[in-house]
Amino acid sequence: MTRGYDLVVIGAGMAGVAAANKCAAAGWRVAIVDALPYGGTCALRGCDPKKILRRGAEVIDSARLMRGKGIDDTDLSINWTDLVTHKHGFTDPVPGNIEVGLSGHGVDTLHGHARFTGPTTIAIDGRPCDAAHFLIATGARPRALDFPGHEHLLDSTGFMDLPALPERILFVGGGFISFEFAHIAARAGSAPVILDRGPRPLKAFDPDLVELLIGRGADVGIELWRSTTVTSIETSEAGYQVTVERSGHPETVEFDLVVHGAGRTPELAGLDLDAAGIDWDEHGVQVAAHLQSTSNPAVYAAGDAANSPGMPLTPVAVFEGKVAASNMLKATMTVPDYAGVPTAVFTIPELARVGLLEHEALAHGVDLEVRCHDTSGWYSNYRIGETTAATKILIDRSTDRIVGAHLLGPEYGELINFLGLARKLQLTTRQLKSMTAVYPTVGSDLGSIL
Ligand SMILES: Cc1cc2nc3c(=O)[nH]c(=O)nc-3n(C[C@H](O)[C@H](O)[C@H](O)COP(=O)(O)OP(=O)(O)OC[C@H]3O[C@@H](n4cnc5c(N)ncnc54)[C@H](O)[C@@H]3O)c2cc1C
Ligand SMILES: NC(=O)c1ccc[n+]([C@@H]2O[C@H](COP(=O)([O-])OP(=O)(O)OC[C@H]3O[C@@H](n4cnc5c(N)ncnc54)[C@H](O)[C@@H]3O)[C@@H](O)[C@H]2O)c1
Repeated sequence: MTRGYDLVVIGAGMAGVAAANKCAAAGWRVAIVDALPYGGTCALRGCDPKKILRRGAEVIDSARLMRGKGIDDTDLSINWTDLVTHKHGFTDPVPGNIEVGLSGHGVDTLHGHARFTGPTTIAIDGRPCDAAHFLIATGARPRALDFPGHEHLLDSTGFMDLPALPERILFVGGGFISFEFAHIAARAGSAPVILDRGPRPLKAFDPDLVELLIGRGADVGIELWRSTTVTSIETSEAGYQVTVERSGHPETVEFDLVVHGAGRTPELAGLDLDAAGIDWDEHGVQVAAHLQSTSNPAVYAAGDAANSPGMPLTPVAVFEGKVAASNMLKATMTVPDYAGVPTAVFTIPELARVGLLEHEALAHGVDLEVRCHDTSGWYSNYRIGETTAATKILIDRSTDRIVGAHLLGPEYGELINFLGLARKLQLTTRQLKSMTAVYPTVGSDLGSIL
């Protein structure tokens, strides 16, 4: 039995590493355990590698937009194998670097699958271990789908490690992952189809901007099938026979590859939470607002594994990990501040959001002023030949504060950060407009957008 830890963190991803380092720095005896190489989803299988692959697609798209404007892109193409190797140049050293960093802070780095054996005990691949506190930071995994042949779906991790990209790719689900990957695949020469069960994909984003993005996707060869469900997938000589129901009609189509983009669910399987009396459901570990388990006071949860109000995003995982750590260290009940957390779908161009959607603001009874712009003809977009860009800013007339901001355009994933800060600090649009930005940058468009 490994005894006497103040804290054992389960999961060495964004949330877990942040919490382990913070508690060790405060003098606690801390161990962290992971069943996979250290680094978690974001660094190894999510945000970071995804955006490296996207860089290849950006180069292709940027060149195409400048066709006839001084750039001849005839011979330009993505070498997928080299791009994946470039990605590995970043991801491969991550686990070692993270372990060295944790050890440097005095954290014991353990390996294996953890499961609870009692309220304050776990077994790591069968080896017992106990602690005064546990942080569950086990992340998420692709949601289980139940149609016949679902096992043929490739997950996001597998997609980013494909040795070559085939032509006909079906992305099941119209969310972040499918849109981002389809935008990469289209620039790599594939013909992607995104299928969503509902009439409107990317439901967390402004519907008007989403429609513009769908149009831009169609221009580069991305097809969208709305109100469509997969009823079965069978292997065929050439690939997969996918039977779908589109607007009530069955149809069988052949694809070379079928990818899971139908949502992710907290990774709690195999943790045996019931053995520790930890309440949970399909949305994650049940926690109070300060991230302590509602049923086992020794246990906290953070990041994708926690049923908290935070979106399953990296910055949220990091600050939840830190807040949970601080609450454990000081026995406080501090609640994470979720205000002003921006998010972006890294399509080309990117779609970004912070704060409320228009219908949410109206439902909250906000005295709403909506400021919209088609920014495609503005200097920043003219310069690079971008055809699709728009903004929608939601302002509370009574306070002059931004209640929601929605952007679609190149570099708008950076621009949204200003609006997130403005929302967090409760700045008025007048205050935000007083900022002097470097000219000409996309940031210098902010005054006109507001
Ligand atoms: C393809 C993709 C792209 C994404 N892109 C973005 C993006 O651009 N921006 C953004 O903000 N977010 C993005 N996300 C979401 C983001 O990656 C997650 O929100 C974030 O990584 C969650 O961090 P976490 O610490 O909660 O969990 P994770 O980073 O997933 O870490 C959990 C760790 O726990 C380990 N584990 C699980 N169960 C056990 C067990 N029983 N025993 C031991 N170890 C265990 C796992 O092996 C894993 O290493 C993306 C996600 C995906 C899938
Ligand atoms: N840029 C980023 O920040 C980023 C990128 C990738 C992933 N992520 C995170 O990962 C999470 C998971 O991403 P995701 O894209 O898998 O899920 P998602 O929740 O973004 O979208 C899933 C979509 O699939 C649809 N769907 C579900 N089941 C279906 C079915 N059987 N048939 C057809 N459509 C179906 C849903 O209606 C929804 O539109 C996201 O919620 C996000 O938090 C973030």
